[in-house]
Amino acid sequence: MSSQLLFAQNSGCSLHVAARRLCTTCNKKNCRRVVEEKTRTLTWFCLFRSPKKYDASRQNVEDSANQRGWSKEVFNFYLWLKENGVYLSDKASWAHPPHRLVIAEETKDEGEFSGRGLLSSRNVNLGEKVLEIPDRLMLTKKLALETLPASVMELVEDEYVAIALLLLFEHNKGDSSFFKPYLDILPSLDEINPLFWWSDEDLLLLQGSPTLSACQQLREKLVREYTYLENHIIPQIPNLARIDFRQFQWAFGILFSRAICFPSTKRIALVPYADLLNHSPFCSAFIDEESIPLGNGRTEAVVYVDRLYQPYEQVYVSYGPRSNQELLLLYGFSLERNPFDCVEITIGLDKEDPLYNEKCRMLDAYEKSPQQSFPLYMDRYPVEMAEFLRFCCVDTLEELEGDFGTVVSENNEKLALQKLANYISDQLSQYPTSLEEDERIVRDRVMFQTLSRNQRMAIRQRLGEKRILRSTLRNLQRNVRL
Ligand SMILES: C[S@@+](CC[C@H](N)C(=O)[O-])C[C@H]1O[C@@H](n2cnc3c(N)ncnc32)[C@H](O)[C@@H]1O
Repeated sequence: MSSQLLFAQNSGCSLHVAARRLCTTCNKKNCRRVVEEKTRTLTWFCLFRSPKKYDASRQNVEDSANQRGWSKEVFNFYLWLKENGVYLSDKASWAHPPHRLVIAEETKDEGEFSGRGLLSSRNVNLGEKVLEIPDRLMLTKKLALETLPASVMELVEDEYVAIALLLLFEHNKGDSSFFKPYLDILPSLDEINPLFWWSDEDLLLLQGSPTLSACQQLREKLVREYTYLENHIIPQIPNLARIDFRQFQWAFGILFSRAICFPSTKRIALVPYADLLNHSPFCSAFIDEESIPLGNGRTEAVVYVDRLYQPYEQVYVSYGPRSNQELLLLYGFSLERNPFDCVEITIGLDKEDPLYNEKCRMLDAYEKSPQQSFPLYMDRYPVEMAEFLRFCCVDTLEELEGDFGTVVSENNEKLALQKLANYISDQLSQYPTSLEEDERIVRDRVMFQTLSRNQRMAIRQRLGEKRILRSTLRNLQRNVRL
């Protein structure tokens, strides 16, 4: 498919391209036979693929792009989508209603720059389908297996790694990649700005925050993955031998911030155009995959909106119930208002506990570890955390046989809540600044705007964490006299 399209594009060039080839009969460069052979091929080709009207406008790409307020790259991307079967016309056809979206080069959310996005170009009704992207435009593991050497790819199990390799392979192909117009609009690492890419100086602003250790873990994971691929996989893929760690991080930055895991099939894909939709935690629309009716098993990515949109409003999807830590680590932004924001805490058995071995044995039987992590939300924490805390604080063998879903004993309940309160107080004491100090910085809007984006994100992040920790501590203190 991709070679067919490349041929279609090249076929627009003059026949000199063909004449430059050597004639297999007389071994000369400009032999008429070669030209005639190429002309015949072109004629056949044109019978099936008549030149598209918008080909003419290609000569004026910049003018047309300017008229729409787009960069040349976005305009070429738009043409590529149209050429490849994405219905983008604002007029209805017999098979399609008018397309309802338009690309915006710049969007803002909560006063922060959020890159490109998609706006409604007219009224959009609740439940309307606004996007249909055919499977063949997506970068998937399936395509990676078809494109990259099978002997190497059988060693790659991870879907993300397979797509990252495909992305780098296509990127290295440059102009000859079918995906070039898409690759040209993908952001650089500096533009994505995920936490793992921040300078140490900026990361210092997250001192004491669990987000800092999450970032460190992600960095180590990326190094481990790259080292493995560099030793075992990359040298065996023609065209990839020159991949360095920075390019590898770019590919993962792209995947972390734009790959979609379709809820209905759990398949992971980079979906051009659909990946221009920005995230709102208040939105319940999402990008999914559907079979095309009478499409012989082919699928497409689709989005059904979850509310009415007026013309020129930004259309959002949800990237899932993500905390600010996840958003910052993977997507390079965090939100002031995020109902899914939480702080992950890790609680463990006390090694000095006389029942330590017995408790480990019991946990082992349920394939659970002696250290477990749980999310703390502003107004709640999970039932499983309460159960685990009660289990950790049990101090008799009889109680170990009990049901931890309810209060085991008054004393046990108090100990469990005390353990949690101690953990939270300890966590709060790790930050060099207090919640009140951070609030003062954020409240001074003029001063706050003079900070760099990373500084603003970091301060917002640690303030959000402190608010959750403080609120949980207050609730604990209110429930039990600690
Ligand atoms: C799937 S892409 C969406 C398109 C992207 N804005 C672009 O310019 O290509 C995800 C990226 O968009 C940006 N983004 C999405 N939602 C955002 C939001 N609510 N606030 C700030 N940035 C957002 C982040 O940079 C994120 O990494």
